[in-house]
Amino acid sequence: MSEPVIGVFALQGNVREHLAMLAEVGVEGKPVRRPSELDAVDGLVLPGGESTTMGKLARSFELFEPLRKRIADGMPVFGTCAGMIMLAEDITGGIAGQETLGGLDVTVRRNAFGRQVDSFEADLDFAAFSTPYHAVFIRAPWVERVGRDVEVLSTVSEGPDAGWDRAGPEAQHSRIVAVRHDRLLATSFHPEMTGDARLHGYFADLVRDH
Ligand SMILES: NC(=O)CC[C@H](N)C(=O)O
Repeated sequence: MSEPVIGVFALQGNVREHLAMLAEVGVEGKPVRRPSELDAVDGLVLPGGESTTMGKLARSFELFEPLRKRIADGMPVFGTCAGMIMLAEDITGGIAGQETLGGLDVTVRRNAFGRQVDSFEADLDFAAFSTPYHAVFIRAPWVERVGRDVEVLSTVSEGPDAGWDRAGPEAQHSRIVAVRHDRLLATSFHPEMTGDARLHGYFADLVRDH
C-alpha cells in the first residue's frame, strides 16, 4: 500500500491528540464524522470517551452500519478505552441494549477497575517495546475473555484495589489491558495522553502491512 491515511472517529474523545500522535509517527490522519470520510481512510482510531454515547452518536450520524461493515470487511482499527468497548464482540457491565460494533473476539468489562477510583497510571510491559509503556487509565475497561485468535499484548498488575476482586477468576491478579486480533488493536487505556507514540506507530505498521 502507498502511505496509508488513518482516520480518527471524531464525534467524541481526544481527536486532536490522536491526530498529533499519528503525525508524530509520520502518518496522515483525518477526522471522520461522516460516511464519505470513512470511505476515504485505510484504518481508523476509535478514541476513548463514553461508549454508550459513542454508539448513539455513530447511529445519529449514520456511521454505525458503515463502520460495522468496514470492520467486517477487514479495515484495521485501533480502539482505545471506550473504543475498545466498541470493538468488543461481548461486553459486561453495559447499559441495557448497549450495542457495539464488534469484530474483536473478546469480552470486555466496562468500568472494570471500580467507579470509586476514576483513574490511575501504570507502567506496562509490551513484548514489542524495549522499555515500559506508561499508561493512563480513565474509568477503564479490562478484557475478561479472549478468543482463540486474540493475542494478549499487555497486562496490568497494579492499580486501584477496588477492581481486583470484582470479576474474573479469584486467583487472577493481573488484568488484560491490551490485545490484538489480526488487524484489530485495542487498549484499555488512553495512548494519546502521554506523548508516547509507540502504539500509534505499532498501529500504523499494522495498517501498512495490511
Ligand atoms: N475513558 C474511557 O473511554 C472510559 C470508557 C467508559 N467508562 C465507557 O464505558 O465507555
